[in-house]
Amino acid sequence: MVTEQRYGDWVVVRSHAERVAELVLDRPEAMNAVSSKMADEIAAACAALSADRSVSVTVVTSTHERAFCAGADLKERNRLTDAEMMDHRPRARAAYTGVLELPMPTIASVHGFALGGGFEIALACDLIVADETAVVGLPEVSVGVIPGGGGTQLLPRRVGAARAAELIFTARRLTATEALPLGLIDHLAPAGGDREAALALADRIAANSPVGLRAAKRALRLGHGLDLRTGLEVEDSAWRTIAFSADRAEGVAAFNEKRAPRWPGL
Ligand SMILES: CCCCCCCCCCCCC[C@H](O)CC(=O)SCCNC(=O)CCNC(=O)[C@H](O)C(C)(C)COP(=O)(O)OP(=O)(O)OC[C@H]1O[C@@H](n2cnc3c(N)ncnc32)[C@H](O)[C@@H]1OP(=O)(O)O
Repeated sequence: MVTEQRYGDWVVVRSHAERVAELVLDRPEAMNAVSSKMADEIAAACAALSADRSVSVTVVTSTHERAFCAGADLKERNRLTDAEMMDHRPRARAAYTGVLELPMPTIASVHGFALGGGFEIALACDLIVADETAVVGLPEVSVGVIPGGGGTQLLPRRVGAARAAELIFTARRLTATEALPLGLIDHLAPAGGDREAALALADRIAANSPVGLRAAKRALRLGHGLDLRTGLEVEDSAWRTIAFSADRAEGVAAFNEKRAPRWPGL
């Protein structure tokens, strides 16, 4: 049974298949531009997803036909006082950190424009699946700001320091075809096919142990950028957290009984 939970006006969490959830950006009138209120809604949805042990993979999708997300709400920004702008920052930070720190594997399903804070939401996901209509970039310096949604840190981790610098300094938009070889996106789907491809990838990942997936994500995230010795300690710690899990017992038993595992998720 598909369940659906709306978080305010513009964010929905929808169950897709067993153990796969969709975090849906649904503010079509503004190309999913992230206002303060929408940021609150994204943060609330991420808090609920983080607490839901039945979710093994989260796919971030958009209902807008021509955009994943057009970034920060520049209309709202035009109206905010300085004090209101500073009040907005922790609210937006809660939203972006909420996506980044979702404990299960995350996939961004991108079609159309993913610009500025819109592309930063995708960068906060573990994987990015885009279709041929996708246009991505961090144009912030062209409007007098910087990528403030993690882009200056997440983009270099994807494409390297120099390439990230060039993309941010030039505020260049890239088509999906340009973005794929640079590592800005991970999979390219036919036009209109990003959601189907992202959900198929999610189903494949969700067939594996939910406990193993979350522990593997912790090790990947905490270990990234560390020296090898420290990183191996991070891996060892993550391994120890699940060494006696019911999932591990089920995985070993299923292999020996030559059957598909039925994951307890514990
Ligand atoms: C991971 C952990 C991090 C921890 C720290 C986190 C801190 C908090 C994070 C803060 C948030 C991130 C901030 C971000 O870095 C800064 C930005 O995002 S700046 C904005 C960047 N975006 C842009 O520059 C894109 C702006 N839009 C456009 O260029 C064009 O609209 C378009 C996308 C190219 C589409 O063009 P068109 O097809 O011509 O369509 P329209 O322009 O007519 O748009 C249709 C409709 O949508 C409205 N709209 C589009 N974009 C925005 C927007 N960004 N804000 C508000 N509204 C937007 C547009 O006005 C139209 O509406 P209408 O006028 O018709 O009512």
